[in-house]
Amino acid sequence: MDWQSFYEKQSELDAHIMETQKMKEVSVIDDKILALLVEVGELANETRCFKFWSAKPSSEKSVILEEYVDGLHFILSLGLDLQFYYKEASLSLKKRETDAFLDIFTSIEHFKQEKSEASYQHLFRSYLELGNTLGFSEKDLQTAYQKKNEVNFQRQDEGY
Ligand SMILES: O=c1ccn([C@H]2C[C@H](O)[C@@H](COP(=O)(O)OP(=O)(O)OP(=O)(O)O)O2)c(=O)[nH]1
Repeated sequence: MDWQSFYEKQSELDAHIMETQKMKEVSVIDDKILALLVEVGELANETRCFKFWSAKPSSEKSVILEEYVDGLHFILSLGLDLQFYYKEASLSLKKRETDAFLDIFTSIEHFKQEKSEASYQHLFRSYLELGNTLGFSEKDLQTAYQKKNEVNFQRQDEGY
């Protein structure tokens, strides 16, 4: 996967957001970590994977994918802020969705405590493993990321 092109698109979006919101000199790293935690929670809710008490089905794949790429935006953005860039590595085998969600929450917490290259690589891998578990292909990620990136630009231009 051409992660470089994701980082390039993310960098343009982040610069646009910081300029539009007049946040140029402000650190928003902790805000992005909280945003990522919230996005992962929203994503888990759409899958309903942990709702053993309910027979209602999960949301459609497109809805779950859109939530997933929101989180991907924040992980790319955190990498840019701290100058960490994902290096492709082998991923663990498919897990239960609940286990994959618990793993990513642990990875985010670890990254918050220790903002190191190693914890960033681990965070990124955990997120990709979650994506695999949810059944997303690389093509799914590319298409959905591109689409949401454009929406995010438009929202800024519309005074979101
Ligand atoms: O510096 C930033 C800040 C935000 N985003 C992106 C990530 C995500 O794709 C979107 C924010 O998530 P969302 O679209 O869910 O925003 P929201 O304000 O929570 O929307 P809604 O009220 O529709 O849920 O903005 C970035 O890429 N960089």
